[in-house]
Amino acid sequence: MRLYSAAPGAFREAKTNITYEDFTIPKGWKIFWAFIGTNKNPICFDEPESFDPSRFEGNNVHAPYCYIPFGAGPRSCPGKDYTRFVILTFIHNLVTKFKWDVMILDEKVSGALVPIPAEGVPIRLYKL
Ligand code: HEM
Repeated sequence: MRLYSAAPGAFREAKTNITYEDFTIPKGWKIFWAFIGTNKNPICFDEPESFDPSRFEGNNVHAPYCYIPFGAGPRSCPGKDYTRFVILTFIHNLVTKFKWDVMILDEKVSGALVPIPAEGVPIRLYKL
């Protein structure tokens, strides 16, 4: 979800004129808030390109709004808790009940706005 966000970002509307560095976003303009801007920013995450689940463990907290795959604020994703539960249950069963091999180790990720594995991530499952 950090390296390859399922959603690329979210839209917002500027409530006031916003000046950032040499740019001004006029009040009323639509803004696309790209999650990758913080997900892969070394200010937010050390070695941002590396897959390291332990960065989310224990007291390792990231700054607010650095990791927001489900958006943030009052219009954030209402399916967030359900999705986390489904993914956790799926991963738990996958790693505790099966041995599995990824069949294409260098599979490409295609897609434009949403990352899509080019071959659908085929895996070989062996029931434990
Ligand atoms: C991996 C799964 C999912 C991801 C990454 C995801 C991501 C997002 C994101 C980024 C937004 C925009 C939030 C914002 O503007 O701040 C959103 C909105 C929304 N999501 Fe999800 N979502 C997921 C699954 C689901 C599921 C399972 C449901 C429903 C059962 C759902 C229902 C919605 C709805 C209704 C909105 C619009 C909320 C609003 O505009 O007030 N999403 N989602």
